Amino acid sequence: MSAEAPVPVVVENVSYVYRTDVSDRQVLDDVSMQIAPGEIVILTGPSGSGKTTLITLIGALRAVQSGSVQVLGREILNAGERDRCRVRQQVGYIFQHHNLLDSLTVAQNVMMSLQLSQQKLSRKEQRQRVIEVLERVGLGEHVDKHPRALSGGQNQRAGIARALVTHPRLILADEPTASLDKESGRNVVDLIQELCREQGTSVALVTHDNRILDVADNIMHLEDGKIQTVSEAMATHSSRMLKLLNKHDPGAAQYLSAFALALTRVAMADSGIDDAERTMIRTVLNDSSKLSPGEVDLVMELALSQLRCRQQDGDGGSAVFSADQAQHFLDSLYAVAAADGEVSPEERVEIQNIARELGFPVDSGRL
Ligand SMILES: Nc1ncnc2c1ncn2[C@@H]1O[C@H](COP(=O)(O)OP(=O)(O)OP(=O)(O)O)[C@@H](O)[C@H]1O
Repeated sequence: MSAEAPVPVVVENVSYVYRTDVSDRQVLDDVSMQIAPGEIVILTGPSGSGKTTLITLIGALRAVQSGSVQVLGREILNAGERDRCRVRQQVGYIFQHHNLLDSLTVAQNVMMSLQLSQQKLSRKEQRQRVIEVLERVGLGEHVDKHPRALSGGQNQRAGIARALVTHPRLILADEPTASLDKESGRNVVDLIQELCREQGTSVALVTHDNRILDVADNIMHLEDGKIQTVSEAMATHSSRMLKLLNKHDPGAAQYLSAFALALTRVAMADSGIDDAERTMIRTVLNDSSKLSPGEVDLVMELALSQLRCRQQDGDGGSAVFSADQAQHFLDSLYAVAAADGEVSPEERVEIQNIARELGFPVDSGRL
């Protein structure tokens, strides 16, 4: 993408009020945000906080009342139906329910999206594109089936193919995993991330699902119609996740939360956390607890957000653990530090810091 390409989404000072006969309800209050080229932004927030309203404004699916919404270089405030239609043709939409037409085959559903986008492609090119994208989402063998013959996860993957077949520069996804089981949900977001990265597509994804937050380049949190700052949002997320874990098993929650935080601190002590370290943290957390992979992701997310809050607040925290736990703790920190090769000097120092903060005996031979 060229350096001059406009920022795909620029929202400035947008407020929105639903007016009914009975009352007016303000759901967005002076919201400003941007989505950079190729960036994946996840919009979170409690039910009714205005997430869907915001992405339907960005998608030109409802009229902007005040402020400014520029999508793919086009201002939508006061835009006529024709201009809003042009924006819609360039955006890919993925909904909670796949909304495929059951009277058409999967391939015909995807083809219809391509034809509606009015791109200048021959019939042969259109067919190639449709087959290519369906193979890409793993539905190469199901192109002639009707949606009712496929599982929920397969239909959602067909929905992704339908959104991406036009090679849009922007994808708007509203709760794409809400009606899927854990594994299908994970597959669906991984696929959205992979394909959008390949095509350089920007994404705004609304979700309640904390397990998929890791795909985001940026998380924006809406609370009462306002976008919270990153630290406010992190604090909100952390306390919600902590409450959830605490309810589950308070003792384990305290240990896991300190453990995941320490692992993450060590991994981030040098040049930042990389894939090998991330995988090692997952393995260590999996091996040391009865948590499912989804819960491990939740704990990792919690640790990352705790770490960000800590870096801002300088809060150390304290906990008391048994000698066995301390030993396991330290062994695991070394395992994560060594995951990307040598244990670096910065990682060694961070392990020392953590051991000191938690009152662990440190084997000086290892340092
Ligand atoms: N057409 C409408 N008329 C009146 N009120 C509406 C309308 N659509 C949404 N609302 C109200 O506006 C508020 C924000 O709705 P919105 O769907 O944007 O929130 P949300 O954050 O996406 O919620 P959820 O997570 O439950 O989908 C809600 O209280 C909703 O009831």
